[in-house]
Amino acid sequence: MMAATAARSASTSHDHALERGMNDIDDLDDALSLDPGFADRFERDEGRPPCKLYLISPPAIDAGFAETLAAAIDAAPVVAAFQLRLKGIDEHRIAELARPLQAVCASREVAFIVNDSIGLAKRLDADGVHLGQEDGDPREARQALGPTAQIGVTCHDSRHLAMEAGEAGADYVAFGAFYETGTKPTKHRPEPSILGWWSTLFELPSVAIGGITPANAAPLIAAGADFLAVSGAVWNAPEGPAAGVRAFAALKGMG
Ligand SMILES: Cc1ncc(COP(=O)(O)OP(=O)(O)O)c(N)n1
Ligand SMILES: Cc1nc(C(=O)O)sc1CCOP(=O)(O)O
Ligand SMILES: [Mg+2]
Repeated sequence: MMAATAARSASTSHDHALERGMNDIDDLDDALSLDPGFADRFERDEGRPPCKLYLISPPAIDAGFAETLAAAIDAAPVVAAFQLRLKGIDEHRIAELARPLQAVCASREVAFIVNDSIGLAKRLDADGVHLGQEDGDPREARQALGPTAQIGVTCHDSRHLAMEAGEAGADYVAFGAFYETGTKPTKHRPEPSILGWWSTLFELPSVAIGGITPANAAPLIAAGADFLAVSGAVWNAPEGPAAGVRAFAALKGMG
């Protein structure tokens, strides 16, 4: 009995050491600095579709927001997805607010993505879910939501997290925050070159997020972002959200 316990604990500590070693090797992905010119050494894939907008909801909305969302989407044929991101609100209330927004998106072929909650995405029969590193496993989301669900994963500034998300079956990887943002506190600040590195090596789409405006988006599009995820620069645009969307649509590489 004692011997069995000792053997079990020896093998557990061996497993832990092995796991630690593997993590150290994994962390090398990010510890080795990325050559900012990495992507320049390869031919660009000219067949890649133009960059699209991925709208993130304002932090708080009311029943009138459906009309605002419709006007923003209709402003230019550049919006591919909308994410409902409401924090600190009861899930039943989020579900109530979601229904008309989901209808707006469905009638315009814009993907309706739920933030944070696999359960809510399932309950709403949403087109997908966005998962942060603490929001659940993409495999669990796939199991719950099925093969056609769009599953996105936050990867901050980490090449390692992005490859891990790809292996776990994510449909897109999100890097950010590229710029300072008032929408939420952020602690990671990737360089645009991570988008070039990603798009050179992988076909899985990338999303750039964090403080993106029509004035600072160009390097992200040029580096190879497939989507720009934007909240403040659209909903708080001085001339209104429709004008905000049009300003993004006018940028080179958007379409
Ligand atoms: C497209 C997209 N990218 C990143 C995030 C951030 O997700 P997360 O890290 O879980 O933070 P919260 O949004 O939950 O505050 C996102 N929501 N969407
Ligand atoms: C929701 C979110 N996630 C981020 C990340 O870095 O993971 S930055 C961010 C805020 C996006 O809103 P805005 O366009 O107003 O900056
Ligand atoms: Mg989250």
